[in-house]
Amino acid sequence: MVEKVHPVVFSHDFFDGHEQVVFCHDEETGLKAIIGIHSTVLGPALGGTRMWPYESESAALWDVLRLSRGMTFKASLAGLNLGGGKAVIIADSRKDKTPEMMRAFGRFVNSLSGKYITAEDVGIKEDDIRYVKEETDFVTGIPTEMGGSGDPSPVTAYGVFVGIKAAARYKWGSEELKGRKVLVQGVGNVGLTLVKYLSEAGAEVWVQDVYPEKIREAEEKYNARAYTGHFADAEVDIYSPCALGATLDEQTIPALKCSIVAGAANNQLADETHHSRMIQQRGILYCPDFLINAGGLINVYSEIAHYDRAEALRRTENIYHTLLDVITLSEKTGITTHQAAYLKAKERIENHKKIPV
Ligand SMILES: NC(=O)c1ccc[n+]([C@@H]2O[C@H](COP(=O)([O-])OP(=O)(O)OC[C@H]3O[C@@H](n4cnc5c(N)ncnc54)[C@H](O)[C@@H]3O)[C@@H](O)[C@H]2O)c1
Repeated sequence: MVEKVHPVVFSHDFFDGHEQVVFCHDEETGLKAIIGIHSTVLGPALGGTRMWPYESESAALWDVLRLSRGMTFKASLAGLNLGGGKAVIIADSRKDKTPEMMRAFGRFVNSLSGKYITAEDVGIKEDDIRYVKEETDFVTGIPTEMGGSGDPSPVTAYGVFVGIKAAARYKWGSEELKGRKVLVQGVGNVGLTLVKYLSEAGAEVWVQDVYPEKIREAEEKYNARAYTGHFADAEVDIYSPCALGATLDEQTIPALKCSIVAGAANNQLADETHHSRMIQQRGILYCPDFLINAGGLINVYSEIAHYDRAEALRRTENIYHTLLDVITLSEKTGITTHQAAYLKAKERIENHKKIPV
């Protein structure tokens, strides 16, 4: 008999005070989704929906709890009046996704009456969001022709690029990237635009992806080169994780050859406390993911706060100074950059709680 391992929720390692976790099932469309609402202290919990063929329900729960918690701190650090939430759909976006499934998901989002607002993430594109929008108004990242702010990925990529420049300034005394070697892991929505910015800045860009056509696109459009080895062995100045999270762990950190880690992927550290310390001890500058990948969130927030893309890009440029502030705090106190970013984000949330209602 196969022994089943039941996922725990309230006592999960990453539960961390989640306000609500919603399990969604729609028999007709095969939808299986989990919505995590970590905090609504600063505002409605906004965060994208990821579609991924998780190997187990526990893996999906683990991912959504880590992601939604990260959104709380991302919104806070970016100075937005938003809480943190995220959703995952257990499915393969290349095979299983249907308009009906996206509509069913939209109905679940609608049932939360605005406590959770969704958007795109891995495996979910603008076109899918159209179907969600048919069922709920609590969705952002909607196509521009429907009055939305469009795909947030280019703004996310811009924020990561700005963060890389700030990191270079701290590490090498100049934000100049000409001739710097960068490995971009994952050349999807965000990664490909980041490759564009980096090659325009004169960097030598190497790329990795599980899909050969993505690599070819980066090679053809932006003169990038394919990297076929293990990312940790790459002899580069900057490693930019732009695929999935948890690539930085016990095995990979000791092998890293780079001076800076700065990428868009959420939850890059397998164990935030332990692995941010390991990276620091290796003398590698880790740019906290939830700080430098906030551009997309700043862009979708424009649909709520009513500003245009130019303003979203301008606000995204603040990432440069926020990162330098975080690095300074880390240097002064000896805590890791990850802890410093987390402290600053938490401080804003705690201060907000003290405001009398
Ligand atoms: N889209 C946004 O605006 C945004 C905002 C903040 C954070 N993020 C995060 O950035 C990351 C990328 O997002 P995206 O929207 O570009 O997703 P995407 O699905 O468009 O791109 C991800 C790419 O990574 C590739 N990939 C997957 N596993 C890989 C592996 N092991 N090695 C190399 N490549 C691999 C995929 O083939 C794909 O091309 C995700 O972690 C996402 O959560 C995205």
